[in-house]
Amino acid sequence: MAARGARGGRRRPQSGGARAAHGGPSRGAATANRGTAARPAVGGPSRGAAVATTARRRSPAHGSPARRAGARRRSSPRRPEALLAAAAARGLPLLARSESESDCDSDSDSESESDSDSHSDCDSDSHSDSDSDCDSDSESDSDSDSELSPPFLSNAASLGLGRGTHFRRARPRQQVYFQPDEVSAGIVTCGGLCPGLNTVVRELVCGLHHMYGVTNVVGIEGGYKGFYASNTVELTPRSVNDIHKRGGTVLGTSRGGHDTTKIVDSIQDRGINQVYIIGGDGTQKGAATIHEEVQRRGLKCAVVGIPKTIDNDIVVIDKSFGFDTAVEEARRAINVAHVEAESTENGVGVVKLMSRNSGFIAMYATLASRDVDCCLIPESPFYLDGKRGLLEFAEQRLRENGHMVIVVAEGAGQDLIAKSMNLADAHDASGNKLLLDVGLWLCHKIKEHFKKKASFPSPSSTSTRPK
Ligand SMILES: Nc1ncnc2c1ncn2[C@@H]1O[C@H](COP(=O)(O)OP(=O)(O)O)[C@@H](O)[C@H]1O
Ligand SMILES: O=P(O)(O)OC[C@H]1O[C@](O)(COP(=O)(O)O)[C@@H](O)[C@@H]1O
Repeated sequence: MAARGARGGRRRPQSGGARAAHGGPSRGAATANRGTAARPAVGGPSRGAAVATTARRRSPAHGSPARRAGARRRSSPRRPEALLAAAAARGLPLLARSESESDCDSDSDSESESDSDSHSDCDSDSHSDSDSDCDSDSESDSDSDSELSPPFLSNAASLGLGRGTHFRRARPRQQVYFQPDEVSAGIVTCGGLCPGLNTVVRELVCGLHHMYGVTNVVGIEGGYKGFYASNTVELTPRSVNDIHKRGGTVLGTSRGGHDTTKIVDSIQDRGINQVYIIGGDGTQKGAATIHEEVQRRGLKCAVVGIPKTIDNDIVVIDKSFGFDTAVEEARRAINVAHVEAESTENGVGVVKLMSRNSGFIAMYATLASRDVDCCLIPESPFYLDGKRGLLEFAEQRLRENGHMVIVVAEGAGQDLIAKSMNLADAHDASGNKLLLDVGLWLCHKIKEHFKKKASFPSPSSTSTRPK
């Protein structure tokens, strides 16, 4: 996991741009984004344990990094609030208003243009000392004892790094804990799909093999449940050579069914001493319990959590793999909806995009596309009726332009829908709340509204979901 100090540092060039060479608009479309591809664990058991607790997601509950840092923070387009403001500054009308509208306006108006390329979560003070942060980062590669403090999460004060929690950037190290010929590595993918999963598996296998001489690597099939099966699949550079061109995960995945004791029994029985667990927040909670159990049993086994989220909502990494692909595919869907909306009198294109709690995909795709009139994200409540409501705005845009495109993140407006349809919560096998279909609901509401308006011909609604 590519971790970075909370104060930021000079950003390394990202090798991943928006690449969507493979696959159609599916979640499993393969990606070549290696900007945050995982590196094999080379430290001791504790160094290898980058568990879920270190990979906090940017959710409204945690607050954005900027919110935590308070008013001194610079505006950054990585935050949906800042993206909203940046969009507004570029003349994109926005209905969704955040609770902290005034904060957003005040800190972003003047900076949105200049910040737009920085893609930085740095504190305001980190701009001045970013170089030194970066240098100290590379000096710390010396594998000194202080760096071995378990796990990657280290107490900033004890390292003399100032306030806050700091993370070590993952990378190959000169000194390794495991003798390559003693390593038995296992790789598993769990939870929801995300572009790039196969690329990460491939890089792990090839990195272990070519960089460290580790030849004993197996894949656990079908997520955590695969640990209970008797079979594993052998992974070699040859067998994974082309998997990055395929969507989904060649190892398979699943939700639910995590049993820590059985999983660690299986790890122990198979003699696995490095386990690479690729998955989202649910998966990483599971990885944390596995790590605790491994420690409790005194096993010399590195438990490596590799964060996967298509939503790019993890604070401590540069960018989550698959995000670029998701944005690029989303932009294509928006393009299709725009073409269709434009072809019809008063055409309204509604594009529902992924994102349960954070609107990064929706906002980045919106800003990239330039065809979107309104972007609705989970972080920013909206309403339909009345003054400055979505429907009034739709009327205005249709009068002005004769067509419009609305992008909505699938987690947006959930309370509104639940209220209007009187629905109870439902959950998936892992306990995640199932989302109500905001796309269909919006289409229905828009059609219903315009049917009542004599001055408007009924706009045709188009719903496109790139999933
Ligand atoms: N709190 C938890 N403790 C242990 N295992 C968990 C926990 N939450 C989820 N898991 C397991 O992690 C796996 C993936 O979780 P899920 O929430 O479906 O996807 P994601 O990892 O993409 O968020 C499932 O097998 C699930 O049982
Ligand atoms: O349809 P599913 O599989 O429940 O996924 C729904 C949600 O999970 C996400 O895909 C996020 O999952 P990850 O962060 O694990 O990639 C959201 O974008 C989406 O809203």
